[in-house]
Amino acid sequence: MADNLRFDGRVVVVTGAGGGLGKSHSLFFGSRGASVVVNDLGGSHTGEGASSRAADLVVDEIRAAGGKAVANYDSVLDGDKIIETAMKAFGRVDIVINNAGILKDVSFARMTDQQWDAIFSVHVDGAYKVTKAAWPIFRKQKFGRVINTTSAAGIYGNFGQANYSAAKLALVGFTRTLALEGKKDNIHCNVIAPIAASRMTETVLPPDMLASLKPDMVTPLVAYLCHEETTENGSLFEVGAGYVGKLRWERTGGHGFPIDQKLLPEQIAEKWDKITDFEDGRATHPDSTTESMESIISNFENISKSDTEAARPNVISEDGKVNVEAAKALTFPSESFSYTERDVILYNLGIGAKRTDLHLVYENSEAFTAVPTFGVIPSFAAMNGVPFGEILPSFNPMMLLHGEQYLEIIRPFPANAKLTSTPYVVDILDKGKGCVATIGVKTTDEEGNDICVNEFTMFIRGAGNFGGKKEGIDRGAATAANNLPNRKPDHVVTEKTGEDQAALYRLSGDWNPLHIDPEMAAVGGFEIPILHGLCSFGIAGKHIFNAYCNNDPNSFKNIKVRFAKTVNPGETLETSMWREGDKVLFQVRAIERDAIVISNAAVELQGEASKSSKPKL
Ligand SMILES: CCCCCCC[C@@H](O)CC(=O)SCCNC(=O)CCNC(=O)[C@H](O)C(C)(C)COP(=O)(O)OP(=O)(O)OC[C@H]1O[C@@H](n2cnc3c(N)ncnc32)[C@H](O)[C@@H]1OP(=O)(O)O
Repeated sequence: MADNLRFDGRVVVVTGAGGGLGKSHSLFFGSRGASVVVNDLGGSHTGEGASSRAADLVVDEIRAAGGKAVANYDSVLDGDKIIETAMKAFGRVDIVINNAGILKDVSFARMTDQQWDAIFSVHVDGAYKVTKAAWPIFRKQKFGRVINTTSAAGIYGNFGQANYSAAKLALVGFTRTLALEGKKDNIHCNVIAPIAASRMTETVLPPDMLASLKPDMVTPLVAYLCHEETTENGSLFEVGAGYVGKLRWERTGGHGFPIDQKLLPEQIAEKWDKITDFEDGRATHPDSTTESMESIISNFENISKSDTEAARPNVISEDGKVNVEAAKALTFPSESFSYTERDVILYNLGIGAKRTDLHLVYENSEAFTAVPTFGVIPSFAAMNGVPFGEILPSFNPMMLLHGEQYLEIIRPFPANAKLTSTPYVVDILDKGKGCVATIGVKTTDEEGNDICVNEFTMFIRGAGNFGGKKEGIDRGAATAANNLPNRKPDHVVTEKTGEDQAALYRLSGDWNPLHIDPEMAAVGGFEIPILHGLCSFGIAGKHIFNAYCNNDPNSFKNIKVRFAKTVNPGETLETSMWREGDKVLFQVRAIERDAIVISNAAVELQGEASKSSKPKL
């Protein structure tokens, strides 16, 4: 294999480089074109004494092989001096390998404060001091690589090494935080738990094993992680005797207790098997504090059942099966929603109305109206109030995506009104990759007249495979496939969404952090907060309303869409429309990505609008 991972022009600082792993790292980097600062105090493996000899010998060896190296004899606690040596000799520093370490093994019962402190001082404070001195240089040059050296003793614990284990695991946390902070400046930090024969392992391993544990079986991983083309960041590896493997955390699915009741140790005891079960298919591998928070956040909705609720049949059985008929029989509280012209204007602005669209943004305009898709707004809070955790398996709000929307308008929306919305379960499907749940909401006015019906279908990624049915029932327009005719669209409208579109749309009642908070969006697996499905729905609805409805708010009988792909705020949406009888079939494309984001969609027209088939241009 060609040795094309070169380090020409790079300057590497290796601490504790007089022997063992540090020497192996230094020789290797020296042989691949890097200039090396070989740091070693020259002390014994327990930290006593100091001499320049060990570092000098390694420098001589690198130079003899044609490489560039200088020695440094400072303590790692004088990290700035070590970095200064690099700057004086080579004018830069690119890679820091915190390798220096000592042992003071003794059982915890006999450990002295001095033995505890000495270990922390060299391993933790030393790594801190050297890295801290290099950090501003890394940030300025937008490049840096840090390798910290932990140990299996830190990860798993080891008899007689309480001081060393604690210090070594500290380096894992240190590395992971530096990885997060350094990422934007192209500073990558990783941590290795090597096992190699060295002065330190001599005290704990038998001689025949030591023979097979060569430091040069560890160094290639260090070199790979430090190369400019390697993107790995914040990771922990175990390496030795030719084996290289990556470690991660694993957490059980656990158990969520109601948050509004006192938690007793007896309840913990009762659920202990579930809390500690890694094999029930619910275990996860959280990789960040945000991911770690996921389960805690999803438990925020875990409110204890009222007496009436407690009398409800259990929708989800112990083994995670969903009884859909029992879910359909549940009743949920109604929500009232009062609105004025102000709410209508805010909604219209949220779906991209311009200040010149007076019929949408000016309450004194004779033609002032809500775009008919406003019909989703009064029902949203009622839908959102459904205790999803009670009716859906493995419910995780950050994995929820709005999948489809159906809105049927029964009576036109008054300009001001107080409406009441009542949710119910329509269906729960098992699509393998995800769970698809449809919540219906009926909205009535103060006289009890039906105003509209909504069906919100959500797609919860990763919550499928619970043994439920795959296909739902035919619900007419609500489930129509709305396949497009095989001809060019009759009418096409494009509209660039605003960068702040989601921030504006959320003021109409969908406060889901997925659309505003980058950290929450990241939990859902998105690079940036995405646009609300109902915002794209409103934008497309507005295009059809403007084209086919002559500003008659009573012209939509119903509208149905499937959210086929996510939309990022700022993208340009192109709505293509095909008139077929009373229907306007349509699809929406995000032009920049050439992605269909709304599919299987149609508006069924009624009244005057259903008679004239020509779009208003
Ligand atoms: C109660 C409702 C609450 C709503 C509250 C709303 C809160 C809001 O704040 C949340 C939002 O607005 S999220 C933003 C809007 N939504 C989106 O961006 C989703 C975009 N869609 C996707 O990414 C994919 O379609 C995706 C990921 C959803 C599916 O894609 P894939 O995994 O590739 O699925 P695929 O292999 O194509 O199909 C698998 C089966 O699932 C069905 N299906 C696909 N897309 C669906 C969708 N959008 N809605 C419903 N069902 C869908 C397929 O038909 C398929 O089923 P089958 O195997 O039976 O054919």
